[in-house]
Amino acid sequence: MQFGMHGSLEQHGFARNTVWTIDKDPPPFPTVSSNKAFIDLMLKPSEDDPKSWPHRFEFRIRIALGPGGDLMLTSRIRNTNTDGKPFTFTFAYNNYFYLTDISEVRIEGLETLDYLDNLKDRDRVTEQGDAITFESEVDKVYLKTPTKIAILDHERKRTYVLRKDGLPDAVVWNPWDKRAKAIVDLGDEEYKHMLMVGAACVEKPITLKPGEEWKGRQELSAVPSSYCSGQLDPHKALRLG
Ligand SMILES: O=P(O)(O)OC[C@H]1O[C@H](O)[C@H](O)[C@@H](O)[C@@H]1O
Repeated sequence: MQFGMHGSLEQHGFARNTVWTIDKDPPPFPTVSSNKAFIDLMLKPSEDDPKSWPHRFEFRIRIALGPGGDLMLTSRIRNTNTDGKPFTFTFAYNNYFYLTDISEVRIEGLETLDYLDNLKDRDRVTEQGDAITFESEVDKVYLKTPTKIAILDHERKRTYVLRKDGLPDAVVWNPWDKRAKAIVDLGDEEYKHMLMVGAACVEKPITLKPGEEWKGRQELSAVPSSYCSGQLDPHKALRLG
């Protein structure tokens, strides 16, 4: 429940380092149709939570897989405090895409937007130029983005399409060569084949009063790049591809 250092907790908060449980009797979600396999994971407060987060909450993530391989992640966070106190958090899905060659990759959907630059003390900058490509370290939070973002892997002729709802921002990260050397679980050359792009809510943190619930949804699909952005139909494209 926190993106990066955008909050008072440790890097990326504690939800990613905590043991979740499987809900064996999940409630039905209206958005999930019967042809998708899904699992609900739950996170509730435990004694190990940081003292800097003295709240009761219920965090449910539904991970659903469609027949064509598309992945849907739906997070619901509810404030279950009994002391009447609201709480505030930031949120991001950190998706790591495996790509053929980062210098041949382009993102569509973030052109001309404002972003917070994590490499420059979160300065607010406006994206220049008409194509987002990569030639050095990037650590950005794009603000108020469209609900659809495409990541084009030219060499593999494959496009990853990210759709989102309830998550106005998008994070983009590649450590590039120097920082990659300092990351123990990333090989020195592996930055050439990865890019992190994720739906997020960072600029305006979410505040929930007791009893209130927030929902953030992200959907990922892969389609052949020959399908131009305006005409994407992942299900049809995957069958042909
Ligand atoms: O290595 P991690 O703690 O998982 O974080 C990986 C990266 O995530 C985000 O993109 C942050 O903005 C980066 O500053 C961070 O380096």
